[in-house]
Amino acid sequence: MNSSAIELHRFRHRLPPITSLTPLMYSSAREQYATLGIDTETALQRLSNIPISIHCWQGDDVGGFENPDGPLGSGLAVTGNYPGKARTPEELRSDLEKALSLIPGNHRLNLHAIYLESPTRVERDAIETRHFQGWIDWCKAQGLGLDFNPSCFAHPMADSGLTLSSPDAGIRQFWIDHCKACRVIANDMGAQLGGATVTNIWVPDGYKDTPADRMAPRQRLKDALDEILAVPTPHNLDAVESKLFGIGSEAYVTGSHEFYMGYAMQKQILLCLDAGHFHPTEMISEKISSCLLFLPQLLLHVSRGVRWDSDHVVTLSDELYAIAREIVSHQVEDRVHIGLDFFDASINRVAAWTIGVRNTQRALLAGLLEPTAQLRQAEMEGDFTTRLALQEEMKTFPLGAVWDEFCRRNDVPVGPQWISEVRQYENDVLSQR
Ligand SMILES: C[C@H](O)[C@H](O)[C@@H](O)C(=O)CO
Ligand SMILES: [Mn+2]
Repeated sequence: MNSSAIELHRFRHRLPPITSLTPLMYSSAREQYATLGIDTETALQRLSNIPISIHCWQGDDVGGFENPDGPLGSGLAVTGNYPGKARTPEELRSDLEKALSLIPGNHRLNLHAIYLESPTRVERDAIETRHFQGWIDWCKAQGLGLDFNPSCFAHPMADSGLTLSSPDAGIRQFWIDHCKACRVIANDMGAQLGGATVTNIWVPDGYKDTPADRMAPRQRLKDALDEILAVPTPHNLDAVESKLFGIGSEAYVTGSHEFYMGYAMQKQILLCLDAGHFHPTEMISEKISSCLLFLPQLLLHVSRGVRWDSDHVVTLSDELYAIAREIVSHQVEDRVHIGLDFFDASINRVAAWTIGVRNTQRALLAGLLEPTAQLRQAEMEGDFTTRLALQEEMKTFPLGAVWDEFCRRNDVPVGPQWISEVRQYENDVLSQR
């Protein structure tokens, strides 16, 4: 049904609009959760304090503003050619503002270094805070936090497939200097916006075919990271992201999970777990609790691999629910930074952000509405029947009514109403590009 057909249907059946039903549905849901001792008000309060770091690169297919039409490379691939891609910082910010108007809560922006603003070309090892001042000011105006990433790809110095672990000292130093510059910028971002900026280092380094020496590149990567991280940055938190394989690095990735897990533990920095960077049946939800016993904090790249690290838009999957419940049931939302990492150019890009963030929040809410105490008690008593029965019963509790109320209270569209707003924006803005 299109929107006029829905209105006609409502008129004929004398139904009030969805938003006026929302408080009613919520109060019934609140009672139902209360029968299990779950306070929906507490859950909504906690949800409003969990920011999602929204990745800028969904808005322009990881193009950036340094060389937007250049090849991406380094195993990154975006498929689709949906019209209306952002071509300038102004367009990207306008698209983000639209998405933010459809997403409840207070969030963060996750920016890559290739999104710098400069009238002339600036080499990656020479970037400065002033090249990102437009983004910092915009984040301040929007009430957003800001996270940052060195961009060690889409550049001739990355064409060999090796950056920080390259045997070529010149290439290595170029990327070391880029990462050092990024930490200085991130520290300024954190200082200007308050709180800390998370800076995530991901490098594509690896080999298509069987290496003759698996140790030497890892030793070079370790030495390079040591040099990058040598200077303290009080307003910046460092993270390192592993990967199992990439296109062109099928046989060997220098920055493997074991490498970065060991490195992050030794340095007590953040480990970034990307949901698409493991074997297809290996889940990052399973890793969070172990990692947190040995690491101060974690960064997540919430993504969705379909058969491989395909970076599909995040859906409300079992794994998304599981990731979210690991965070909120252990009450570690202050130690786990939630970032998104997907890029789909086959659908409206503003909708892609909106779907991914709203789903991540919905999964968090499901975790917040879990009867954790009862489940744990059943487990401690060896009553696995109650544990399973309760877990399954919760699946049909009225999560949607609580979510709708969260949207209503945050003045963003309730239910699928946001889709027509995206369509309107597509007609008015995106289709004019
Ligand atoms: C652009 C991102 O930083 C990149 O996707 C990285 O995080 C990654 O996941 C590479 O596969
Ligand atoms: Mn990632």
